[in-house]
Amino acid sequence: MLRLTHRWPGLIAALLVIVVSLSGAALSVFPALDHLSAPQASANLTVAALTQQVAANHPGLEQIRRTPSGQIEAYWFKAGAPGAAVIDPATGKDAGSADPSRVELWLTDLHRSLFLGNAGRWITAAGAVAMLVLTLSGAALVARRMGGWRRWFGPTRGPWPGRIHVELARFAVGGLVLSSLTALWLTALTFSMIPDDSALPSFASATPGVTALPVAQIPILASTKVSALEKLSLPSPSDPTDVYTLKTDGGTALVDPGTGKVLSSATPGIWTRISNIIMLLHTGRGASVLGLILGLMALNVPTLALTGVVQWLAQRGKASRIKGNTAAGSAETVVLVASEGGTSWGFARTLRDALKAQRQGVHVAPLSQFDPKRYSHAKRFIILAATYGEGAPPSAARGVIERIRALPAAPHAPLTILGFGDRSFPQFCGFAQDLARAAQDIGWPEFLPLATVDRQSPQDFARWGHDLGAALGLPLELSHLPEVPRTEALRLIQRRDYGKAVGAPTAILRFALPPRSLWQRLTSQGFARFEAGDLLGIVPQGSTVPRFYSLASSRADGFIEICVRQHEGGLCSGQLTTMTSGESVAAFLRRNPDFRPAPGRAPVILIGAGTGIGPLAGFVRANHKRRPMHLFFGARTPTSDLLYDEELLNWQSAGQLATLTTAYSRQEPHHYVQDSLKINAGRILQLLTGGAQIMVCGGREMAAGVRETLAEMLSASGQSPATLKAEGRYAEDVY
Ligand SMILES: Cc1cc2nc3c(=O)[nH]c(=O)nc-3n(C[C@H](O)[C@H](O)[C@H](O)COP(=O)(O)O)c2cc1C
Repeated sequence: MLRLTHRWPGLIAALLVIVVSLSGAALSVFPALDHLSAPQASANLTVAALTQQVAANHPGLEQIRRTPSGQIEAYWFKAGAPGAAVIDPATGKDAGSADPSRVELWLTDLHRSLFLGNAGRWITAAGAVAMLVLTLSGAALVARRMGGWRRWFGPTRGPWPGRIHVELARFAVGGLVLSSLTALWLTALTFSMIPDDSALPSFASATPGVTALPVAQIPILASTKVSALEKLSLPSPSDPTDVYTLKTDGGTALVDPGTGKVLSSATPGIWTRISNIIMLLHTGRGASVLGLILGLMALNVPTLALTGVVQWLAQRGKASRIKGNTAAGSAETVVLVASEGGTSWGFARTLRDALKAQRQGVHVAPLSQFDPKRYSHAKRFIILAATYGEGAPPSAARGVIERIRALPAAPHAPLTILGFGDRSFPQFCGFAQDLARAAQDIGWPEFLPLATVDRQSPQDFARWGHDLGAALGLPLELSHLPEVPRTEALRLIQRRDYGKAVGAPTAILRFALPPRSLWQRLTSQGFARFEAGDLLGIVPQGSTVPRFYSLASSRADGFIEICVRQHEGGLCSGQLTTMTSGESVAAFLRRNPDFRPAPGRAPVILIGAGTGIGPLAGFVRANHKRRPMHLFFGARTPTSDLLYDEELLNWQSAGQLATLTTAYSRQEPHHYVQDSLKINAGRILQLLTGGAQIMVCGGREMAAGVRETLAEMLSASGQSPATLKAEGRYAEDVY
């Protein structure tokens, strides 16, 4: 619902909102220019002194005005013709033209009414409503994406259109709410929908037959400072009953030119005072710095619109996979999907088709859109949930557990959860389990216990299908063949071989970057953007199941690099390690944003063994800011499988790698990387006290050994790998 509230006003009103915000941003410059260019009155200058000086230069003086930017303007009538000028208050002489700039007038007309008069004012008011709805729903979406309002300024992840959209929205949201609310008030003011309590003083006329006093002898003009002046109208020389009309920020007074007495006065009411403040907030006239800040915020609107549309188009691509949905409000079975790589959607489709064949109304939707109110006829919920980065949810489903826990009441329709994961990860189906716990805690009834699918196994899925069928009393056959991901051909351009001498053939393989389409650039899809630590999925010949390798390079390096060890009988590793330059392999990119050095300058302790060096080498290669990176690297012997041997020395002398500690298992003194950690315990503890982050990459056994060693080392300090992980300071990439 929230997403729809954001999307449709955004798409419909995008152009209008862009025109209004850009013209508003351009107009915000004028108060600042006026303020800088207008000669300002000294703090002690009185209205009487100013009037005397100006009248000496312009005998037919009729009016003096002070704009909110502090510019003094004089208007006179001389030899039957009106004249006007900006006045230098220090001399009373002319300092420029008082005519507003043509550009400013044009922009004001565009901004207020699109050159369409009153009809245009209503249209721009509709634009302000759209902007308000967009900003408020957008703010709620940002909070949801970040996992709560408290994490408003947390790091953003995902493809660039989404990240730019969120970064700009976080900066601009306050200003856009202020600008749209104040615009609505000003529209209401224009159409007399705000009570008028500006309170004009009651009519008064000058005492007849008394000669006008010199201005300096009129007490109220001699005591009022120019800084408080809004407008002074002088009595007409041809009308003996005419009076001075003095308007200041405190009200309006009519003054007898003969006696100098205030004949009547009035102060503005609360509505007028509020309107004045709102005018100041909206136009920046009188608060030019605020005006510029609001203008800067409004400048973000076109980029927000563009990145919003790109995201919408990219999402439409995904949504098209769930065509043939029963409407949310009438479906009996609601299938909610949390997926990162997209394969769980294929399973959802198979499930939907099988249920539909049994005449069930099925609605399939992303779990991120979960809102029990939408599903008024639901008899059951089925959640298909993949797990990422050490038991975490896919990025689109962040914050869902918090939303489930915050539900006012558990949904009546019961639930079952099917987790998608990979048993080689320590937190197998961790997110699905967290979901199940949250559901249990809020008392959401379960109609089938949590089940799991390992590595997209069709057998696991079919087994669960039988259980589901039995629970529903339906003969359900779920036969699903996982789709082969869309791949691109990567051409090998370089290989370096290691490890043959110790019976562990390993290669560093470097591939050329494939060409990027414009769409890939816009949406950051495919190899348009990747970092070291992301995953290269390779579909070997003779199989449809991809194997994943951690990337040792980022897009900025200009190539795609991985480290591969040949496993006995390994289909994929066998094909990769026997490739020659010029040959190609079918590959795709899978992001792994949780395995990255945290932003900042804190030290990073990199721990890896064997091919686990790959992403760690990528981090060091990208360490152009030379933050302290300390590498602990385990190999068999220094001459056989010390991957990146040359680069490691070069990076050390370039300052990209602070220290390198190696451990060799096939050479005296037979050390594993855990042993080097123990030997260097003092240094590691010191680095951790300084806020260091630990990143581990390698086989499961090594990772478990490292965790154990670190747990022992940290026990005295009350810390553990688990507490560090909770602080975002311990990350593993394990295979
Ligand atoms: C970077 C990455 C991290 C993963 N982390 C885990 C994990 O911690 N636990 C787990 O059980 N599965 C993990 N998996 C496996 C996925 O959950 C599994 O492949 C799932 O079927 C993917 O579904 P999807 O394509 O719909 O996102 C991970 C996969 C990748 C690529």
